[in-house]
Amino acid sequence: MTVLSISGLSKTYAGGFTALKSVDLEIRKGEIFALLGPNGAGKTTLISIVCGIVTPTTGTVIADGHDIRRDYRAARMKIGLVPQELHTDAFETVLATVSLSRGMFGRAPDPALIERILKDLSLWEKRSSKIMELSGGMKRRVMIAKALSHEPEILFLDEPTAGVDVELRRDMWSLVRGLRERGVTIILTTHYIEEAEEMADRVGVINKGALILVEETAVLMKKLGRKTLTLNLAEPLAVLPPELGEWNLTLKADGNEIAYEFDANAERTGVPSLLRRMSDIGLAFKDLNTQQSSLEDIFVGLVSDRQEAVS
Ligand SMILES: Nc1ncnc2c1ncn2[C@@H]1O[C@H](COP(=O)(O)OP(=O)(O)OP(=O)(O)O)[C@@H](O)[C@H]1O
Repeated sequence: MTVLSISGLSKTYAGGFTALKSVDLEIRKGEIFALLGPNGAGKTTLISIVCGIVTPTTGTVIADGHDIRRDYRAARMKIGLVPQELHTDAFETVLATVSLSRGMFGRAPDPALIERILKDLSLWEKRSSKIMELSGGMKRRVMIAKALSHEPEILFLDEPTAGVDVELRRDMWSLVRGLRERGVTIILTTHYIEEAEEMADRVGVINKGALILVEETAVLMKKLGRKTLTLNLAEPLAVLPPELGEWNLTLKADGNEIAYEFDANAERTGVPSLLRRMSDIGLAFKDLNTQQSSLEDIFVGLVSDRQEAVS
C-alpha cells in the first residue's frame, strides 16, 4: 500500500535554479526508504516540499490520502520531520519542548506517551535540562523526540547520522527499526551508501534534482558491489611483476602500493588467489585495506549504464 505519493514534483527557486526535476516516487507503508545523493542533489528540497516548508513549482504530493497543499493540516499531521539542525528555544527544558511540539499539531496532551518517547531516546534523565545545556548528540535526540511527539505515520530523517558518534548512530538505527516495527514509514536522506545498505528496504538515488533510480536495497548493492583492495608493499616496485598479469593491477604511490579492483559479490573475487600468488613470488606487504566504491564512482557508473542502455 502506498502511504506517500509524489508525482511530477519540480522546484525552481526564485533565483532561477532548478533543484528538483519532475520527481515521481511512491513510498510503501511501513518501509524504510533511503534517499541517497551527494551535496546539493535536492534531498532537503524534496523533504521540505513534502513537509510544507517549500512550495513546489509543479507536481503533487499525497500523504496518507491528503493532498499536502489543498489539505495541508491533515497531511502535515501525518508527517514527522527530523531536520538537520535544531530550531527550538534554547532556554526551554527538554520535557517542555517535546510536549509543546505535540500541542502544536493540535494533539491532546499525553504525558505517558511523551515519557515513553523520552525514555526510548535515553532523554528521560535529562527532561528538566535546558536545551542549551545538552550535548550535540542529545540535541539530536530531542529533535527526534519532537518529531515523534504527535505520533506521525511517516517520519523524515534528514541526514540523521551526519557528524554523530558511533554510539548515537547505533542507537539511531535501532530506534528507526523499532519505529518501523510499530508501522511507521521512514524516509531518510544520507550521503553514505553503507547507511542505506544497513538500514533501508529500498533506495532512491537522486542527483542534480533528478531521481535517477529506485531499487530494492539488495538489488542495488549487487549492482554496486565493486571494491578496491590496496596493498602497501614492504619494498617499492618499479614495475608490476609479470606473474601478477592476470589481475589487472595498478601500481600507485611511487610503486609503494598495489591496487586491485574487484566485484565483492562475485563468487570468485580473485583476492585469495592474488595474495597466494604474491606470497609464492615473495612479494611482501605491510598492510592492506579494502574500500567500497565512493558515491561519486557509483553515480558515474549509473549514469554511464543508463547511457549505454539508451544507445
Ligand atoms: N532557497 C533557495 N534558493 C535558491 N537555491 C536553493 C535554495 N535552497 C536550496 N537551493 C539549491 O538547491 C540545490 C539543492 O539543495 P538541497 O538542500 O535540496 O540539496 P541536498 O541534496 O539536501 O544537499 P545536502 O546533502 O548538502 O543537504 C542546491 O544547489 C542548493 O544550493
